[in-house]
Amino acid sequence: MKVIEAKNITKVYNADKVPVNALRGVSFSVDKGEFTAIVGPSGCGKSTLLNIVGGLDSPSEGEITIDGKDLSNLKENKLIDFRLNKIGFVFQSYNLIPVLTAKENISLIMELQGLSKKARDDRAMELLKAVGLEGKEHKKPSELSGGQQQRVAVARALASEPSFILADEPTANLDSVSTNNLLDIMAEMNREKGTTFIFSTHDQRVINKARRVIKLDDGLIVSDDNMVLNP
Ligand SMILES: Nc1ncnc2c1ncn2[C@@H]1O[C@H](COP(=O)(O)OP(=O)(O)OP(=O)(O)O)[C@@H](O)[C@H]1O
Repeated sequence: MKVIEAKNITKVYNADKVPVNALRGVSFSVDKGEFTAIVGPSGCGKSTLLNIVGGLDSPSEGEITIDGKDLSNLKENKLIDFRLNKIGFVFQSYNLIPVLTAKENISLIMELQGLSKKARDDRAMELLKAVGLEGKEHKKPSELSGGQQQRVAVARALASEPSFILADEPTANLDSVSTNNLLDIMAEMNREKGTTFIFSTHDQRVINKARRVIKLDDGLIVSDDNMVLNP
């Protein structure tokens, strides 16, 4: 089943001054259960593409369909709902809410979805366990390491049971031990639960773990390869 279909996406910034053609006609689709990296040099359009796929920004031209729904037809409040329920986001700077504990950060999205307190607590604890943070539920982000904060961010992204997770350079601020740890957790969730991950990265260690690598250069897809991985 296709979760994402992008058709001929273009993005022009500053269209009325000095235009920047960040994306120049990008088409691809992603099936359920993929573990896909978007790679390419700085400025090639990775973040722009992820923002458009996530409905955080709109394309200048082209069509983006998520779970069969054309995003351009959604009004702003419907789009917010759609993002909340369908897409999990992980950013390079973690973006956790500083005054909330790890458990509260994970629970918030489920509260917005209207889940009962018991259901939220159970699922938050289950997710904390899945990312190896059992016992840290009452810690605030400032009391956690970068790697632990990013694992909370992954748990938070999964809390709403989204169709897929978008991660924009999730390991950019992590040391190599935390990078490996986070990747192992993501890969395990992908293998065990079939969670679909799409992440952008510069990091060769992260690229090595991907099952599909889409390479962008200057706003265009220049290669799209399925990898043969060692078990
Ligand atoms: N809000 C904006 N206004 C104008 N130009 C922008 C804006 N955002 C991005 N750009 C330009 O669009 C191009 C693509 O940027 P984008 O951030 O998508 O690249 P990237 O591949 O994610 O880069 P990096 O790896 O450095 O994060 C770049 O030339 C960038 O300068």
